[in-house]
Amino acid sequence: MPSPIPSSRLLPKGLFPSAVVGACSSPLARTQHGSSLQVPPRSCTSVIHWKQLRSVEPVGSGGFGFVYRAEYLGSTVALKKVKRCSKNTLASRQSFWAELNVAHLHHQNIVRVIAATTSAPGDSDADSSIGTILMEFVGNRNLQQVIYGTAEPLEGARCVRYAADIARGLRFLHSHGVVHLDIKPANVLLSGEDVCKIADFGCSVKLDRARETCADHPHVSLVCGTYTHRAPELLKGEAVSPKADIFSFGITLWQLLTREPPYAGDRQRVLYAIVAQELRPSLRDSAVFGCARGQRLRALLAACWSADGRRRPSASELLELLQRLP
Ligand SMILES: Nc1ncnc2c1ncn2[C@@H]1O[C@H](COP(=O)(O)OP(=O)(O)OP(=O)(O)O)[C@@H](O)[C@H]1O
Repeated sequence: MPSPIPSSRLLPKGLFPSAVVGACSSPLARTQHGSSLQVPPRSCTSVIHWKQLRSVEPVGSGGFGFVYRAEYLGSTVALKKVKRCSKNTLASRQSFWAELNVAHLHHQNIVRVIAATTSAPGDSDADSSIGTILMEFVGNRNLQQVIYGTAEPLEGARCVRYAADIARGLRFLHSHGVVHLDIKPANVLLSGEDVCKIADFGCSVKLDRARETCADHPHVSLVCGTYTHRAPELLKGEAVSPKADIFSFGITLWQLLTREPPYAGDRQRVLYAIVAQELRPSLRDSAVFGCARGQRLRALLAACWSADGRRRPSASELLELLQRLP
């Protein structure tokens, strides 16, 4: 059966609306041929000028690839190499192409994609990498590290500000028909200005705008996402809708507020209980939920992780609720 994913040789140069590298007015670097280059301010391009990458340093790795920090045409960028997963090549391909669901989108709470390509020079083992994505480098920390890896105070107002950043990012994504499907603290990056940006679109899907749901994405239920944050309808293999991200947002906000792991115990037991017994993180034990704001946050979380997606707020409603908190 032919793969639904285009092969690397089929990636057209003009994949993105305007390949503007080389066409900018203020020169920041020069190519061998003497043309001026700079990081394109808006449009994503399918060209990476490899020789312009400097000071490449590893940042970390995830399920499908490695991330590096580098200097590129006068800007600090993050370089993500999506590796070919030997056990599941299709999943790693899908992850690469899914990252491009946001290639044309720009928002302050979404990590900006600068360029993406399926070819890389010196990749002698062509089978080792599916492609490379060049993104803005957001900062050195993600929310997972802040919540669990530091002792710095995370007072209520700061949690709500972070939550509002994520909700703004989701409102924007959903308005463009993109569902992230892997919202969790590790996928929310913190900028130097302490602003949250949603990253890692390797599980994302683009919805059929007419239907607003996406019933036919087999990979969604198999490989992608994180079971602790995954909406029960997805665990059951039902259709994807933007409300799946609202569920994951609820778990993420609970983690921000309590700094506890959402569930303990065996994965299979937890999965079963999420679906069959509506198991959710506890809203009782933490002092966070005692005050007036805490009571409102409790109601908001309970709505976000409602078993019935239709009862969850939209990202827009979520933002309003967060902004109205005492
Ligand atoms: N644009 C970026 N700017 C700064 N750091 C980044 C950027 N993108 C990713 N990182 C960091 O690189 C590391 C690896 O990220 P990646 O998205 O590959 O994996 P992950 O989210 O940790 O795991 P998984 O993909 O399995 O969910 C993380 O520490 C992440 O915070």
